Amino acid sequence: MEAKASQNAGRVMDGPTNPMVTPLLTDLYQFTMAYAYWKAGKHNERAVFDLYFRKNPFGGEFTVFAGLEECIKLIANFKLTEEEVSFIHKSLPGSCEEGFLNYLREIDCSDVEVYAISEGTVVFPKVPLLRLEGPVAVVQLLETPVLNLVNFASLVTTNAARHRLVAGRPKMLFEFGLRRAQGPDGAIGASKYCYIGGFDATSNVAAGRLFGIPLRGTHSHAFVSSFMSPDEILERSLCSSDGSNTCEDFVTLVHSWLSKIQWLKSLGGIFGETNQSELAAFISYALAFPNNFLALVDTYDVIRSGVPNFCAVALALSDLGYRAVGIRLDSGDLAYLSSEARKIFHTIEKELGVPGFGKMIITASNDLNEETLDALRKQGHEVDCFGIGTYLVTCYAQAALGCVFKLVEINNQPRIKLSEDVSKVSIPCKKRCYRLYGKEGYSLVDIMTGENEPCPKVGERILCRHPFSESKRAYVVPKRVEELLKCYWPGKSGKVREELPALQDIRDHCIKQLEQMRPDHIRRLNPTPYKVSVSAKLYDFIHFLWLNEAPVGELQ
Ligand SMILES: Nc1ncnc2c1ncn2[C@@H]1O[C@H](COP(=O)(O)OP(=O)(O)OP(=O)(O)O)[C@@H](O)[C@H]1O
Ligand SMILES: O=P(O)(O)OC[C@H]1O[C@H](OP(=O)(O)OP(=O)(O)O)[C@H](O)[C@@H]1O
Ligand SMILES: O=C(O)c1cccnc1
Ligand SMILES: [Mg+2]
Repeated sequence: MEAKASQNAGRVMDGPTNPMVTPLLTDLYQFTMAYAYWKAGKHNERAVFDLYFRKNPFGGEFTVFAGLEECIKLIANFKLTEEEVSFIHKSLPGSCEEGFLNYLREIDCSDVEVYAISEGTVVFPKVPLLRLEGPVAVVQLLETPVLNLVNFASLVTTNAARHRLVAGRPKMLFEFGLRRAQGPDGAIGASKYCYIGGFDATSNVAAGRLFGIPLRGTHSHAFVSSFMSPDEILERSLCSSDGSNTCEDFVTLVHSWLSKIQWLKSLGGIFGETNQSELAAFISYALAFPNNFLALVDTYDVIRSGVPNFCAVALALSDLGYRAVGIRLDSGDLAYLSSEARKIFHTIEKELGVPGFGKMIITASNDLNEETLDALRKQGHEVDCFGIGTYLVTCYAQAALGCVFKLVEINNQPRIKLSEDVSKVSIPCKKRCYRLYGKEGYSLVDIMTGENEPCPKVGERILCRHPFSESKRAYVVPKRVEELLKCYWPGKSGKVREELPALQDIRDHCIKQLEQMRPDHIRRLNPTPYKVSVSAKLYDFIHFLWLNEAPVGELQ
């Protein structure tokens, strides 16, 4: 993909991954408002907006923030082309003055400041993930694309993290969703963000190239069913792994192993004739990839055909010094079939004296999701790797995260948005946000304060108040204080810009964050809500402003 590049502090920053992310990837009303701001002479008023969500997704009590790097790349490259300006001209009502077009030609984000929580951090409702400050018209143009870049990214990262938590750390998780994702951008985004959320690899080759995500894959049913019989295999020789000898007829060697295992007493005659077209497919695959032999064993019958055929080919490979990788199960009861397959592998290891045969990797796929992973774990299973597609990448369990972008200050005047629904009342002011940690090392509470309030200090008691509920408050003596919002785009302010970390570092950060969460916040069933609070001063100010802005009703 062609990426636009911008110059900042002597460094070139690539444009967003998707070249469709341009200043036009916004709602029309952002341009109409920009015009009205301009016409009113307000366009350069300095505004502060917070981007946050109100409710954690998937019935959980945590979210993982992602999408920041793409936002910064958009902001770094934010410049309308002449062609884009003339399109806006055509799209706005005819009364739009020429001077506005000149204004549009000039704008960029050199006067915008972006503070953000680092990508891959576990985050909670109401706390700003991003704070954008700058000329009101410009920041409004950014509202829609920035929301677009954060909403799905954070949702799918959270989904991946939830799959990771339920699968357990030692399991390998592969993202197999490309064919089912919401178009190309949904797919590329899902591959990137599932990796951040703790997946180990993707099947998506383009994502592998773009982001360096490890690529993994097995083979398909079509490959297995495309073979009719072992007679189709013309080139039957296979050189041993050390090159010292060549087996001239690998097919016959496989057959001899198949007869041996067929009569193994300890397998109790669990299979008779296996499917020979399936065997032909496995042999061909082994001849193509003797070092990476992995077989999809459920095309005909897992226990009566697929697994024995796999074992025969794996044993023949072992004769020649190769070690087979394992099997993939793509249907049926994955707990039962994986356990049965494991028993067969152990039996072969023991009876035929093939070291390591019992440890063949069992991969499972087929409409997996959090629930099925949870059910499998409770039942007990022998799966080592899960390949997950549709439910993961489409975020089947929840369609959107619902991040919003709200004005909190203009020209140094705090602003509030009221609502009948208290959870929708915005928290005014340009704020600082901290995470306070307790003596056990877990984070206890997030607290928002006004910009100029003193920062909470280790060992000093601070009152943390629920932003809207008067009775909910707690004193906290933090053992550690972490400031959450850091400067990722300093504009003209001259502040130091946080570097954008490498994808791998974002992923490591995310995994570490989840490991450090108190278990009751991240459990699947009835998780405990994490506390998000404001300082006493901010609490008083919110309620002062609230009373100030809310008209007093009159009862007739
Ligand atoms: N032990 C298990 N416990 C709970 N759910 C399971 C278990 N094993 C498999 N599943 C899930 O049950 C569902 C099985 O789906 P379905 O019955 O449509 O497929 P199948 O008949 O196994 O395979 P296919 O139709 O693809 O040949 C899948 O979502 C799968 O992930
Ligand atoms: O099941 P998902 O989580 O979406 O994961 C990926 C699936 O995609 C492939 O088959 P596909 O679904 O194309 O065909 P099939 O299931 O009908 O065999 C693969 O065999 C998996 O089953
Ligand atoms: O490699 C696989 O096994 C795979 C890849 C994508 C979708 N289903 C399976
Ligand atoms: Mg399927």
